Amino acid sequence: TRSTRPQRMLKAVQKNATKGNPESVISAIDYFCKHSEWAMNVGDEKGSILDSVVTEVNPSTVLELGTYCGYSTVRIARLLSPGTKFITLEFNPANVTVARQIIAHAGLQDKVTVVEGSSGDLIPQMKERFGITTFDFIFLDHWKDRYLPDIKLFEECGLLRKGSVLLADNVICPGAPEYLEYVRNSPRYENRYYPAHLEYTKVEDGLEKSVFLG
Ligand SMILES: O=C(NC/C=C/[C@H]1O[C@@H](n2cnc3cncnc32)[C@H](O)[C@@H]1O)c1cc([N+](=O)[O-])cc(O)c1O
Ligand SMILES: [Mg+2]
Repeated sequence: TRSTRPQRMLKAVQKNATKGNPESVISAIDYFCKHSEWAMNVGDEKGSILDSVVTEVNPSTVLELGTYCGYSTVRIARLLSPGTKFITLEFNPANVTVARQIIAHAGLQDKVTVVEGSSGDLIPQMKERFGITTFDFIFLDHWKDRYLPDIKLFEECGLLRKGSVLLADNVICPGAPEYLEYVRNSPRYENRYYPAHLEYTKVEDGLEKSVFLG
């Protein structure tokens, strides 16, 4: 049967990227998406903004929602200090399989734990299963209608502390209007919008950074 796009992306990484070299894995995926098949990775333009926020926060605990193929997982993991706890959640088992191989090709398998399951089920288990009390940095890039319920879940589970940073992809395209309205109207968040474009296109998109004020 025909391969899937994530499987073709993995093949491109295994063929074109140097093992143990995260930059070459990132470049191989961006090249694949620009010249072979578009895919919903955060991409190079928004990826650079992601890099700058991760570097600025220098987090000790990180959560990513929506691993997909592991592109942003590699971007984040390559910047983390030793000993940082990084968890990424993905509920499609086929994507988990591809992401783990792409992360391993980058040599970053010891920096991140890919957990199979849905954010709605797993977020309440973060403390008991992974010994996490609060997250310093959270990257939201999963189904856009899950952004709002999941940020509320973070609050309810006490997983945010004063200064926790949430960075949300695609707040313009495909869009997360309810999420944007919530964080921008809540006195508990300080927000900043980073204008950019939808990965590998000229379509307007951007990232919203929200700092929890406690
Ligand atoms: O739809 C988009 N992203 C959804 C991402 C979805 C990925 O996260 C997982 N997931 C979903 N809810 C989950 C809950 N828990 C765990 N994994 C979950 C899905 O199994 C998939 O691997 C998207 C679409 C475009 N686009 O132009 O159309 C551009 C983008 O940058 C995008 O991020
Ligand atoms: Mg996205």
